[in-house]
Amino acid sequence: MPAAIVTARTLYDKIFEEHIVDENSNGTVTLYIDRHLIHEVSSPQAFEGLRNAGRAVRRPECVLATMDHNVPTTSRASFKTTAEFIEEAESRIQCETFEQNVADFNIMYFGLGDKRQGIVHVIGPEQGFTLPGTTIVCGDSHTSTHGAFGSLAHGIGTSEVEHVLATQTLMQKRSKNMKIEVNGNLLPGVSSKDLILHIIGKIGTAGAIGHVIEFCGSTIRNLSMEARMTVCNMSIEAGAKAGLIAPDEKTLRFIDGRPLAISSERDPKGWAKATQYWASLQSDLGACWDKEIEIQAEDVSPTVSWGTSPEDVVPITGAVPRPSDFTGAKRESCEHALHYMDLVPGIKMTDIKIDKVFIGSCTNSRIEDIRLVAQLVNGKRIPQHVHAIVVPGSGLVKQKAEQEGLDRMLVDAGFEWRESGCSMCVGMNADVLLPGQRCASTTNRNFEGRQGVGGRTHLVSPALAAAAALKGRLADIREIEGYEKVVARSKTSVNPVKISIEDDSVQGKSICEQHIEIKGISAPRSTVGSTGMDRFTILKGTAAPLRRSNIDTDIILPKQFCKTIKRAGLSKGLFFDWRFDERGNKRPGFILNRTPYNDAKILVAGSNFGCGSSREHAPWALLDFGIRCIIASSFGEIFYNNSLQNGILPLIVEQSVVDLLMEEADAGGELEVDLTQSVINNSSGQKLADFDVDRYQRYRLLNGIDDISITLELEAKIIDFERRTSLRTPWLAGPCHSRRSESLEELRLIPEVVQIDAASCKW
Ligand SMILES: CC(C)[C@H](C(=O)O)[C@@H](O)C(=O)O
Ligand code: SF4
Repeated sequence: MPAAIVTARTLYDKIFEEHIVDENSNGTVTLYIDRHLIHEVSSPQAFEGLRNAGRAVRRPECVLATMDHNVPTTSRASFKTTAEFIEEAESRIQCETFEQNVADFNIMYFGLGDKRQGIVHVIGPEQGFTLPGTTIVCGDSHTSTHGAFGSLAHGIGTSEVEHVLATQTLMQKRSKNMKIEVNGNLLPGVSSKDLILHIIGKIGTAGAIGHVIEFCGSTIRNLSMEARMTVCNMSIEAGAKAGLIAPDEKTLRFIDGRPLAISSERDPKGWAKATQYWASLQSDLGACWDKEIEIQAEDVSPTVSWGTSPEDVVPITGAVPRPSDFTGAKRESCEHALHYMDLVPGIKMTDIKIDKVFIGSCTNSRIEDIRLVAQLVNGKRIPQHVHAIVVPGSGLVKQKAEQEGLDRMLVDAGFEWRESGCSMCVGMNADVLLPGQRCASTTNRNFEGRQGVGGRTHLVSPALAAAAALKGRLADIREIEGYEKVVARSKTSVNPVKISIEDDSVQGKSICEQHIEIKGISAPRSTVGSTGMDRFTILKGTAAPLRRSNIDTDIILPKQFCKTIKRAGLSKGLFFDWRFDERGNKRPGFILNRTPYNDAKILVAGSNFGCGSSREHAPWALLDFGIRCIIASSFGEIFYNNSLQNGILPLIVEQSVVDLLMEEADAGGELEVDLTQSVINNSSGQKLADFDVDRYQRYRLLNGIDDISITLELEAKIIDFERRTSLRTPWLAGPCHSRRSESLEELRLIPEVVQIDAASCKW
């Protein structure tokens, strides 16, 4: 008998395959989701959808909720209720709606009065909700952060949030595999943030589209868990579906003892079983990679962004580039970026003066980051004209920093010390840049208007942010005396925010007690579609040419319009900063303000359209404006999926076809996009191009079918999958698993029977 052929697999392949509930003939997979994080911005319309369709949340114990984007970062000492605390009406309504939803649907929630509240991607790992080998999603693009634990974690849109809440699954296609191997030692003063900025500068913001990146090599192994999170966090900025790092000893040490994770002390047998499984989570030797990149750590410098895309980076010792350094669309983007950033080509980066410094965000707001900044500025004073704020990633990070006295060091040096949240990373609360202000920011996105209308962002590491604060201009960390010692000292802690079980007892309740107290609803399951998607067959209309690459969802729909709890009426915010001037008048030069394009139904755009944030508000705004089809050579993946969820057809075609269609669009002609025949015609019916759309998506669009109804037909398969995995990975059964995993195994219970039970869940 011939020996069985065992195919070598990547870590991504393994996790993906372990979670397949069902696969149809064209490769669309119903993927089981182990963990779901939710926040106030991307969930209201999902809960509304559930209510409208009379659906329940399938496994509330696998969902963790917090508020982070809209929350004020001012003192919470007198916090009583969200209603009283949040002054700005739209933010308050979004947050109150969220609290009502998590209460109604019985979801574990860390609110503003709870020190476990924080940025969703900080609290997941902090609580041990993030575990190796799991699938994790969140209506947020930086879900890739959790990949640092060897989990398959990625952002989704609001329709998909609803899908996961209702079915605990997601419709997925397989991604390609990309390996980024980094070897050698990072030079003194060079951090994981510099490394990931360097990588994005090298491969571009579209460099990893369609791929899951696995980061490996000796440099990655030597990074702390926090530094690994920084790397995975920004893999979305390289266009990747997700980024991940195989778990190792460091990963296990970080997880062990966290409140929502299995613990070696509380459940040694379960821990042994879990660690045995986690050890298998490595890419096999000889596994096949679709793309491979090698980086030498020594080649990475302290890095800073100059433009309006995360790929616009140079070493801090470098200069602002000239448009002539680039060709084609990139040259045009460089001109725009220099104009927006008000920078003169050729000037040294370290000659650029700054007004603000922001230390925070899901990229760099963990204890290691804050410790480094505090120690670098300790005993010094920042100049008067610099306004610097530090926003810890969670209440527990804040508490830990205060225990270490870091807050005092920062305040004494002239920094403001705030409460946790997303804050000036996205400016949905009051923390914003004013027009024209320039900021050295430890965040992940330097898009136009990202930190405030007209604000200018330079992405940097915490070390460079501290140096900039001290010098009042962009500065090299190596200019700061004694930096080497400080950098070395800040890395000494392995498990920086060690959370004792007692720390769970916030406001006198354990997680599980708190969970039980919330009243549940048991809405009946139904197969009625919730979104009421319109069919897409043949679309004829004006096509508007948008000759820019990397058009991000922040520019498609700025954050101030993402505070709504509805899907409708968003066209008013579409391309707001490009369509309207400071006084609210239409800018005559912008294409969608000109006849006949103000009536466009089709957009022909540059590559990587819709990159960045997962906000489904962007396609809702396009739809509300009347756009039903976007044609480009590539798309941001989450935007692509979000469009399909809303009956917008995103068409990927060759650049030569885009160029041809741009010419037609320039001439003001109509295009006809015929999905029934998969062709694009000009206004006289002459064929210009063929196109290809995934068979399953084509079927959905032609028939206006809602994914959830289709998935609910797979109920028996989902139950069977849950039964099997509850035996194989019992530690995933829910937040109270460590008390239950043994009995699960012995009693062979299936998950539906394992409801949270107050009696068994007291720590
Ligand atoms: C609001 C949310 C949907 C968004 C995201 O997906 O990234 C935000 O976190 C951001 O960083 O822009
Ligand atoms: S990128 Fe910024 S806004 Fe988005 S989740 Fe992270 S901290 Fe929040």
